Parts: sequence; structure tokens; C-alpha cells
Amino acid sequence: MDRVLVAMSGGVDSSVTAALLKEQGYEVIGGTMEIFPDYEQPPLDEGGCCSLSSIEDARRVAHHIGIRHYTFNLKKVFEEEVINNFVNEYKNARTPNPCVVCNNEIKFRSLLKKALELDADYIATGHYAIVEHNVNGKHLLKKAKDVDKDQTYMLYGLTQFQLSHTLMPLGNYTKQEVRQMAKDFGFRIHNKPESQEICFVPDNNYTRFLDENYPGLGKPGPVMDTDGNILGKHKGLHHYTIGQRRGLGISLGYPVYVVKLDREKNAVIIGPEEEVYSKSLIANKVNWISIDKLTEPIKVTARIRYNSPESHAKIYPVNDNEVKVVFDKKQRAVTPGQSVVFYDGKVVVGGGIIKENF
Ligand SMILES: Nc1ncnc2c1ncn2[C@@H]1O[C@H](COP(=O)(O)OP(=O)(O)OP(=O)(O)O)[C@@H](O)[C@H]1O
Repeated sequence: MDRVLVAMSGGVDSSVTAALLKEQGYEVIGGTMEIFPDYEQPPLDEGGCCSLSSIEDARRVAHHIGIRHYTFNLKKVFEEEVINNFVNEYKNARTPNPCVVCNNEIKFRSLLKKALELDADYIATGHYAIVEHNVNGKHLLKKAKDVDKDQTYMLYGLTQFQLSHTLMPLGNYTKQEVRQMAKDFGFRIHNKPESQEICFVPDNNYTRFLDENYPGLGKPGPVMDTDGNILGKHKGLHHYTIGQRRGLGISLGYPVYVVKLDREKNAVIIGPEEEVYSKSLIANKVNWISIDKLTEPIKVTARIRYNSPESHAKIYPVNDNEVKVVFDKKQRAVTPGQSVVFYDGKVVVGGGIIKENF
């Protein structure tokens, strides 16, 4: 019988994952990660991911379905890999995706290591995505049936080794079906609200999180137009992101947007809306899933942020680590630090992190 460690957050999705796999005949073990640094522990009753009440929820579900449950303290590696990267990216005037780093470095590296140490064959999560093993010698990642919930954008960084040891049984269900299953399994948590966007940032207010915990991260500086004329003052680059219109405090008689964050000049560059669009980008830290490597240009659809639609593009090899993406139509707010993910229909081809746009 194959053994699987289910990553249990105490939420609906991972609880149903554990119950489904048990029904399918796996030997299931539950594992909950403690990842919040001590300064960010939510109050007991708030119940965000990996708060004490979430660990209790996960434990209760594990007991209910009759499986072993472990708690793993991964606070140190989470702080080193995810939070430090998040803070540094803002320091470097970029806009990060911490969930991508968490998947690559925490869930599918540190937690997978724990799973293998427990002699598990697989790790399973409640992500909405489909993993298909051994398709023409590849382990594929595909979009979820529930397109609104699809999480492949956050998972493109998984290696073939990681995918070979991964199960994501929710990919073929809609969220509504999963909630119904949670109810049918008799889980008290069946109507628990969705988890928030960035688990370690309260109320998704990342500027407050950065200002409170990392004072001095950004310094005030000039707001300029693309010709270098100074038009005002900003509060620190981490308060701004490309495409932003509100909160600039500048009136030029026409709408203006952030078009670039210039780290060298510590300047927010603004301009009219057409300057927010770009046709091409360079991405680095690329990872390929359905292909071994990019040797010649190919046509794909590409997504430049979590909730954006896919756009037609051609991707060109630059070197082993970098790729150039040329879109058929100009894209709005191509943002350094965000990931770009490439698809061939439902299949994830690969992706990388946006380094520059032009
Ligand atoms: N603290 C944690 N410990 C163990 N696994 C976790 C933890 N947080 C998240 N996961 C795993 O990662 C998956 C995706 O996390 P995400 O934050 O997107 O949660 P979610 O989609 O709201 O799922 P859930 O309903 O299970 O909380 C979860 O389904 C779970 O398998």
C-alpha cells in the first residue's frame, strides 16, 4: 500500500484531500507545518493558516478520519526562504509572489523531505491542479477543472523529482463539490472561509506588514515622469506597484500611472496609461515541466499574474536560466518580481520570474 503524507492546513481543501486519499486505499499520514514567525502569530481564535486553532482543526480532522498526524516546525526555513525573499524583493523595487517560493522551497522541498523520511511515497496537497505521472516519461502539471480556482500559476516551479512524489487529488473537482464532500465527510470545518491571499500578511496589507516589521526598508524619494522631471515625493518604493493609479497624489490634468520603480534613483516613474503597456519581457530562474529545455522558439499562452487571463506569446531561449517572451498584443503592467507561466492548452510548459519588460 502506498503511503502519503497529506499537507493539512486545517482548511476544507486539504481535509478533503486526506479523506479522499484514504478512501482510495492509500495509507495516509497528516502533517501540518508551523510557519509563521513568532512576531506574526495570529490570535488564538483567528484561525488563519497554521495558527494554533488551525493546527487543532487539522488534528481533529485527522482523528475524525482515523489517521496519524504530525506537526512540523518549519518557522526557521520559512523565514529564511520565504519571508526574507519577500522583504528583499520589495527592497529591490520588485513585486514578489511568496506562494511560488513557498511551494518550491517549503511545501515541496522541506515538507517533502519530511515525508520521505517517514517512508512516504508521496506528499499530497489540496491545491487545485492536476499532476499526471509518467506521461511519455514526464510528470505533467495541468490546469484544474475549476478554472477559477486553478493554482498552477503558483506551482510551475516544481521539478520532475518533486512532481514524481506529488498527488493533487482535487484538480478534477470544483470548489463547490469539495465543500459538499467536506460536509458529507462530517467535517466541522466544511464552511470555513477561504484562506487569505498571503498567509503571513494580516489582512493582505503588505505595506503595513513591511513598515511595522521592517522599518527603514524604503526611503521617501522623488516621483518623476519618464523624462526625469520631478513631480512630487513618494513614501518608499514598496508602497507602489506598476500600473497603480491611486495614491500618487499628483494631478497633471490626465490620469497617470506608475510605469516603473527605479531602484538606482529611488524614484517612482509615472506616465500616461499607454506607457504601462509592454510587448516583451525577460524572465529568469526558469523551470521547465513538459519540455526538457527550450532549444527553439515556441508558441504558448502566458499568464503574467495569478488572476490575469492567458495571452498568446512566443518564447525564445536566452540561456539555460533565462527566456524572452514576446506577446502577440501588448500587456498591461508587466511587473518585475511576478512570475510568468507558460501553457500549451491545459498543460504547464514552465515558467520563470519577470526580470525586465520592454
Ligand atoms: N500550514 C500548513 N501545513 C500543511 N500544509 C499546508 C499548510 N498551509 C497550506 N498547506 C497545503 O497547501 C495547500 C494549498 O495552500 P493554500 O494556502 O492555497 O490553501 P487553501 O487552498 O485554502 O487550502 P485549505 O482549504 O486546505 O487551507 C493546502 O491545501 C495544503 O495542502
